[in-house]
Amino acid sequence: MTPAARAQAAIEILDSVIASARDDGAPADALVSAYFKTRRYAGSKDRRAVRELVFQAIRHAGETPASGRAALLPLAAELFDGSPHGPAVPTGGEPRAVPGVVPEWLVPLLSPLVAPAEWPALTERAPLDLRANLARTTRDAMAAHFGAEPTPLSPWGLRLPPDAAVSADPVFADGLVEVQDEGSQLIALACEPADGRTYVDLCAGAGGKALALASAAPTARVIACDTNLQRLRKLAPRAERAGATVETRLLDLPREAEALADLHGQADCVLVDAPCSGSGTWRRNPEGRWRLTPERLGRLTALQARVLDLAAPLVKPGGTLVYAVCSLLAREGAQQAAAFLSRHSAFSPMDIGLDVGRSDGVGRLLTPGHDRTDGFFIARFRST
Ligand SMILES: C[S@@+](CC[C@H](N)C(=O)[O-])C[C@H]1O[C@@H](n2cnc3c(N)ncnc32)[C@H](O)[C@@H]1O
Repeated sequence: MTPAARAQAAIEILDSVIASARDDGAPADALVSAYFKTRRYAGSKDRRAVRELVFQAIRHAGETPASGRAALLPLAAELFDGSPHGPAVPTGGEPRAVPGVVPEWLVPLLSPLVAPAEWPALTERAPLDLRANLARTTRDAMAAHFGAEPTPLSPWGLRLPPDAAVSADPVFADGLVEVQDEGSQLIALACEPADGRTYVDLCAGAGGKALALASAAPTARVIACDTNLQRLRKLAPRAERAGATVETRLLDLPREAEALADLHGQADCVLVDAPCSGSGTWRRNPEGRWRLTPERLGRLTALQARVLDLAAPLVKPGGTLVYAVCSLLAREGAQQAAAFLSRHSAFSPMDIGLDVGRSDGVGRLLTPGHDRTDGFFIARFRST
């Protein structure tokens, strides 16, 4: 492909990224892969170059661009040369994406800790963090194997460059490591994994945190729940790889409480890793900024409150509830945690037990700029 043809491919993909963000569809990564599935003529260099153009354009624009052309034009105007298979020469008044990080409407909703000086880090490429599976190996052994740095905050973590190829490594297939951002590892640590205890991971998805708990406490009972069968199904092969034992439980919306009835008052710790805006993970999914709308955010915050209310009765007296979101928005973090406490007088706030991030309301906030992790709000409550 010529450089101009690559630019045209990037424009077409960017058009689908913009449409997908509007319709809450597939992520950009999946759209890039899907585009090339039907274009076998493109070689690996072409694919890499096009992908790079697409992600550069997404990272560049805080507000949704008018089109794929508008997204790419400010970054690669010289490729809009009208050559065969390339983009047409731009007209004078054509729209161009404006550089930015945080969409205007979200600025007042950010936690006050996320000052503008930190914004560039929100969309910078993230490193690749691994979690060493201490049930099977040591962090030192895996650091030596990968030539990786230990992460500074999690005792399980290793840090590699963004492009490191890990999934093809035999130690990955053997379950000695998992890919997991250091911030996510800290959420599992805030649950204080210990053998013999019972943990309910209420929003387990594909089980990232449930697996971390089961690896750290092999004889603990870990129950991973979710309403999404596709995500939950991914957990079993991961648990097998890790040699971890995790029970799974599919919850039926809106009757989740029925499926949880036998767990009332049983859990030493319930983790609510709630569905959220993902504003803490823009460095991995920068198009997430174009996906969020006030209506979607309203639905998410209502769902977070609902899942927290489902979680509360599962905690045994003296047990804990850990609430986490990969969000930097106060409504999903500090305000959501405060609202939970105002609805549940049997719970009181407690420190998350880790000296990480910064204090934000009753919880702590980790940010890419301050902590070099994805952005997370984490709070912990004790049941009396
Ligand atoms: C942030 S993700 C969880 C990520 C996961 N804990 C991990 O470490 O990979 C939030 C999850 O909440 C699930 N969810 C949404 N509504 C739910 C509900 N009412 N009850 C339980 N889980 C729900 C979603 O399907 C999604 O998998």
